[in-house]
Amino acid sequence: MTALTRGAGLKLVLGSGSPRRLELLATLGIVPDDIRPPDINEDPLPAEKPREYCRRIARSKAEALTLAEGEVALCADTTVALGRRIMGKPADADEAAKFLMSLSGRRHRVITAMAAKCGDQIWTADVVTVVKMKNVSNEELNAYLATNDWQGKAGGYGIQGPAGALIPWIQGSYTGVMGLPVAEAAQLLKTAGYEATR
Ligand SMILES: Cc1cn([C@H]2C[C@H](O)[C@@H](COP(=O)(O)OP(=O)(O)OP(=O)(O)O)O2)c(=O)[nH]c1=O
Repeated sequence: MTALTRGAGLKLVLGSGSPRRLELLATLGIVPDDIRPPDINEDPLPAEKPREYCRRIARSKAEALTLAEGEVALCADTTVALGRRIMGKPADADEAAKFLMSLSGRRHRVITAMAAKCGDQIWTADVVTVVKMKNVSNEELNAYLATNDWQGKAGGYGIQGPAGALIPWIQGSYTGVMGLPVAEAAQLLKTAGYEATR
């Protein structure tokens, strides 16, 4: 059994409304003391590259949070990148279909950037995973869209749900694709002074 102690008695604020990030932290035995979803403009800058975009958004989410003394926050952003093209969360089923048709039969990158904040200090890390999607037939596409699982997910799919059937291969971090690379998140929290120890 794992017993958790908090480094220096810090309280953890999850600066994210993503249910996946909460679940993935729970796999480490970490339960945030508070959840404060950020509200920032996630529009890419002109000609911004996907990894730079993702890092900027994760940092902006952390910057937007107000923390009390003794609180440490963890924020993240997950972006799907097809070459230089940035795919965020689709606005509707049509956009999800467009994303999935572009990803079909090709490799793309899923970037998850994280930012931990304590006081006025911010620490960052990011993980890039290469994901291959099989050739998706019209029938498979329509069946997936009908599940509504694409909603609120970068690139219009969730590897951890029915879209897992479309993804035969990844290189990198499965939890990173889901929204929070747990090994790197644990390390980042430790760097920021929040430690889960056995
Ligand atoms: C590619 C992929 C993304 N996702 C999800 C993870 C993220 O929740 C979401 C990307 O959106 P984000 O903007 O990273 O996060 P969010 O809007 O859900 O939450 P917040 O801004 O409050 O932190 O896509 C999956 O769940 N599975 C996947 O396979």
